Amino acid sequence: MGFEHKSVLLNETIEGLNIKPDGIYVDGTLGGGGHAYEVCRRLGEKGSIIGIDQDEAAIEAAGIRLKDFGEKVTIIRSNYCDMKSKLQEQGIDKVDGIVLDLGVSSYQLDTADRGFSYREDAPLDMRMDRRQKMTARDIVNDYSEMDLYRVIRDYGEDKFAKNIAKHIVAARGKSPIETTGQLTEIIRASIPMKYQKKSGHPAKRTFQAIRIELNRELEVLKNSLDDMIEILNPGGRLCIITFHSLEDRIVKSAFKKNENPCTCPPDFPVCVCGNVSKGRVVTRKPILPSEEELEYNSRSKSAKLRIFERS
Ligand SMILES: C[S@@+](CC[C@H](N)C(=O)[O-])C[C@H]1O[C@@H](n2cnc3c(N)ncnc32)[C@H](O)[C@@H]1O
Repeated sequence: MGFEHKSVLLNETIEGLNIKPDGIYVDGTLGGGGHAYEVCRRLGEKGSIIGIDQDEAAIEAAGIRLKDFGEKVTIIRSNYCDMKSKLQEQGIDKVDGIVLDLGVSSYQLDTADRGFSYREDAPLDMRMDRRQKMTARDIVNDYSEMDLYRVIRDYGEDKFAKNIAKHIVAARGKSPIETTGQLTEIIRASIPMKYQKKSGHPAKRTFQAIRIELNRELEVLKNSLDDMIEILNPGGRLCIITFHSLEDRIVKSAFKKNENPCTCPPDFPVCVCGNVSKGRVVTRKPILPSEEELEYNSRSKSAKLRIFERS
């Protein structure tokens, strides 16, 4: 199976990066290399890009996609939370732009044995980085009912979270839940029939929630944003595409804090806290996919692009 993935908000992101032909760029979620390819096309002789992904299948696919750009491209298998140290290992302290296109690729979703999809029956896996020991199976079989409820409620925003957690715990009491198919059936049985038709596939929210928990997606994002802003050169831009309201909230608030980090009470005549602005938020409101993109790529439906520029 080829690496099929339609890049989301591609033109908007490339435009937002304001690419300098001789600049150094980072794609922290390389995937199939769709965004990176368009960056490469705009680079001059001295320009370069470092592509990072924690998934070996993405690394391989991007390597093939970007091979014609030769030494302009360096690909590193890593979590983007280690971007700063990985760049330092390459002798790079500052860069001119960073892209993050969060979540999973269509390739990961569509490859049955990765265990991300409720449409296929496969072992419960969902690891983006298969070097990691813990899988979705561990969450489903070992988390307490309370923790399952919290994960499904917070990350899946599923109003039947309590019932789903209860059904999971009851089912695994009989025998361990091993496959995506088993989990899908348990979720189906937890949601009243009349709601199942209303809001997409009944298992969609729970699968998303378990994936976010397993891959620590929100924690990693939250802990990485300040570092990424720190390593930008003046004028350098950080472009982030999110797919979940909690992700978007994290990005929005980190951008705001970096634009105006002052912690002085509002009635202080002058700033005494000493916190200096790191730059400006370019996108007061997030950039959303066009009607055309929504029609062509349903995965873009929940996408939001926010951009920060370093001063
Ligand atoms: C939506 S896809 C990116 C697609 C890419 N922009 C393209 O156009 O082909 C997201 C990719 O980010 C990777 N990823 C997600 N979180 C990551 C993290 N914390 N560190 C490194 N890679 C991550 C996933 O493995 C996946 O390959």
